[in-house]
Order: sequence, then structure tokens, then C-alpha cells
Amino acid sequence: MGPRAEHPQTAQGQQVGRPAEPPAVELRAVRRLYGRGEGAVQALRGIDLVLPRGSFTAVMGPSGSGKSTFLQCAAGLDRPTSGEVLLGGEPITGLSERRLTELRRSRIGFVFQSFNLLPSLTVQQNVLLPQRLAGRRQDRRRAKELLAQVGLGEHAGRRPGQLSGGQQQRVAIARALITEPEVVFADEPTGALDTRTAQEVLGLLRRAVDTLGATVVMVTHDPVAASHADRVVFLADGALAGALHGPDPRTVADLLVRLTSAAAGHAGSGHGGTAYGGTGHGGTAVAA
Ligand SMILES: Nc1ncnc2c1ncn2[C@@H]1O[C@H](COP(=O)(O)OP(=O)(O)OP(=O)(O)O)[C@@H](O)[C@H]1O
Repeated sequence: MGPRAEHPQTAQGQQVGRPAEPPAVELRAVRRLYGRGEGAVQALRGIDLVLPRGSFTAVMGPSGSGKSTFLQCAAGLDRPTSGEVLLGGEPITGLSERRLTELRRSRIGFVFQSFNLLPSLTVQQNVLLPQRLAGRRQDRRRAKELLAQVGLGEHAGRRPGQLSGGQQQRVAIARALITEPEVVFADEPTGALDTRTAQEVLGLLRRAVDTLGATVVMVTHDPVAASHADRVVFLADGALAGALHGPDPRTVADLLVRLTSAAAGHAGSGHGGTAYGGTGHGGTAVAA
């Protein structure tokens, strides 16, 4: 079990009055190659990134730039071809499948575009599922508190099918937080929601960071969603192409357009079926 956020933190994740703790997640020279030889695709070309505790990071980039691969490698769902991923300062790259599964259940929270709730379980049972799978005591009081925090205190006994999409995603957020994970990975969490509901869900992720000290990493295509984060990091052609701190939607959208047109300029250069698969190194440097 890794260290927990048990002491005061600023919104940026710096601890007050304690020696610096390791970041929630760190990627060191992470590369991911798909396939071999001529047809090989370099999905990640050597990513170095630190995700501080208590921070909210959005990951953006053109289609095919490596966002999903990044998320999968950072969350221990996929193994980098080389390089290292550290969770709470511990390298996870060489762990066995079994240890990785345990670690994902107990130390990482997930929020998906399609909610991924179990339809036969009640809302509360869904929230408690990560504790159940991790073989921990199921903390019903905590589940109720989290459901109240996401505005679903009255719905604990319902089934997911009786809830709206936005409500289901709020259940998923409560579920992601129940184990007090070191980091929550959210993959297009607002992709299936209307604008207003999306804002509510983003507000909840923001609150989880600000009030619970959670660390959130969110892949999104939406500049407005990204502007809820403390920082947006941009990927282009498998490499980091810059970062924006305190992002506003317009600046994010402008940068994304620039990266997307640069990537489109490389299209067709041999990356096997990816609209924006280029051969360059994501050289569009933006404000870091
Ligand atoms: N299983 C795979 N086998 C071969 N190539 C893959 C595989 N998965 C991804 N790729 C390639 O790796 C590159 C990065 O893909 P990835 O899905 O990470 O991009 P993305 O930024 O998430 O794209 P999108 O926004 O379209 O979801 C692309 O060139 C893609 O075609």
C-alpha cells in the first residue's frame, strides 16, 4: 500500500510542513512500440512526465497522438516497450500481471466514457465494488458519504438503468474514489454527456481534487473540459508537444488546432491507418 494524502496539501499538490513526497505518478522515458519491423508504430516516443499529488491534469492531442496508449501505460493496463512508470514513487513496470491487477484495484480509480457500471448491482453496490474486488472491508458509510457528495444520496438503492447518463457518471466517480486511490484516470469522462451534465461531472472531478486531495488525469478531446484542469499536456505523434498551466478553453482549442493541422500535414507517412500518424517528433513546441 502506498503512502496516502493524509496531511495538508495545496491545490497544486505541494505538501505543507513535510518533506516532499513522491509524485502520484511519474513516467520516465516511456516508449511504446506496436508491431515490429517496417510496420511498427511508435505510439509513445519517450514520455517524461510528473503528475503531482493533488493535481488535475488533462491530456489532449490529435487523433492517433498516443493519448489512450499513454493512459494505458500510466495506469498499468499496458506495459511500455521501454522506460518506467512509478506509482507513488514505486516502479510498477516490472510487476507481475497479478500484482498489477491488485494495484489497479486498490490504488487506481477509473472513470470511463461509457460509465461501465454493473447493471445488476445497486448504485451503492457499484460504488463498493472496488473494495470488494480488492478484498477489503466494504465501507458502506463512506459509500453513502461519497454518494451524497456527488448528489446521489437518495439513489443508493437504485440500479444504474434507472439513472440518467450524468447520474451514472457521478456514480462512477464515487466508485473511483472509494479506495482513496493514488490517482484517478478518466478517459473521455464527458464524451457521452450533454454540455450541462458534462459541466457538473467536471465540477465533481475538480472538487475531488480540491477538497479530497485526489489526483486526476483526464484524457479529453474537449477544450472546455480540459480547462477545468490545472494543466493540460499535449501529445503529438507520440511525444509531449507542450503544456498549458491554468488553461482557458480558447487557448487550449487554438493549440489543439495547431497540433492537429501539423499532424494532418504528416498524414499518410507510413503509420498504418492512423489519420494523423506522422513521422516527426511532435515538434510543435507550445508554452510549457
Ligand atoms: N493495438 C495496436 N496495434 C497497433 N497500433 C496501435 C494499437 N493501438 C494504437 N495503435 C497506434 O498507436 C498510435 C497511438 O494510438 P492511440 O490510440 O494511443 O491514440 P489516441 O491519441 O488515443 O487516438 P484517438 O484520439 O483517436 O483515440 C496510433 O498510430 C494508433 O494507430
